[in-house]
Amino acid sequence: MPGLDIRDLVVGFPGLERPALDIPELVIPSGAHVALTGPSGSGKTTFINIVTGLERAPTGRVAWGGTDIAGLGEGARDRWRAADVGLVMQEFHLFPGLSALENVLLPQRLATFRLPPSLRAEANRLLARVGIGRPGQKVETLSRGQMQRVAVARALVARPGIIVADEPTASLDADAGAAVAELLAALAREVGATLLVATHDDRLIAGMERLLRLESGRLMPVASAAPSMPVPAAADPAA
Ligand SMILES: Nc1ncnc2c1ncn2[C@@H]1O[C@H](COP(=O)(O)OP(=O)(O)OP(=O)(O)O)[C@@H](O)[C@H]1O
Repeated sequence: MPGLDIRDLVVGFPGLERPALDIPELVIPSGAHVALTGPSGSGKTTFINIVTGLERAPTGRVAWGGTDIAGLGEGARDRWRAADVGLVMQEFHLFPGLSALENVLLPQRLATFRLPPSLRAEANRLLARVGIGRPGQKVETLSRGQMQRVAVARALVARPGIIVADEPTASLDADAGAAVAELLAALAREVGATLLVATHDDRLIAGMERLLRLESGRLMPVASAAPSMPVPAAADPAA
């Protein structure tokens, strides 16, 4: 499970006076569970897009376990992400008409010529683990909390070393959100993945080992959720 090492990352957009992201240094150790928070417009989505390779970093280094994705072209970043990253988004992006099991397997079916039988077994195991009792149920008939749990199973089925979730509980009620928050942390721990979650959800933040706070594109030093863990290196906001 790779850790993240960012150096000299500056991301700007046309028309913006200041960079949307300006991170001189950030180190997230392998296997850490990290929450990313900050006010609207502070750069959270930009950060998620850069560290998952959805967008290319225009400057600096964004290295996961020695692979600097800032140096990869779009196709290589797509292949890296498919192999190494499990993504859970606020909207579940499930395909109606397909069952929970078919949804979990769909990305693998599209990516591999022939689906290994072990993946189907892993999909069924994960669906049971996230509390989906009827894997053959069509996803449009599931509750929103169940839909997000299917999306969590889909993100984890290929055993990625990195799990990135963008506001995964934002569209759920408190109970469903709490269930998804607990599952994400527990499953990441089970597979030893590095977990990065952008969220405003206090319960989700409380379950993480570290908290990163963005303000106007810069990382603010904040107290760690677990005092025994060191706060990651972050830019001095006064610099
Ligand atoms: N493609 C773009 N072109 C121009 N400006 C952009 C673009 N994408 C983001 N921005 C700007 O960059 C800044 C950071 O945006 P970003 O979406 O990363 O913030 P956020 O913290 O995710 O906000 P929210 O919590 O509201 O989703 C904002 O000022 C936004 O308007």
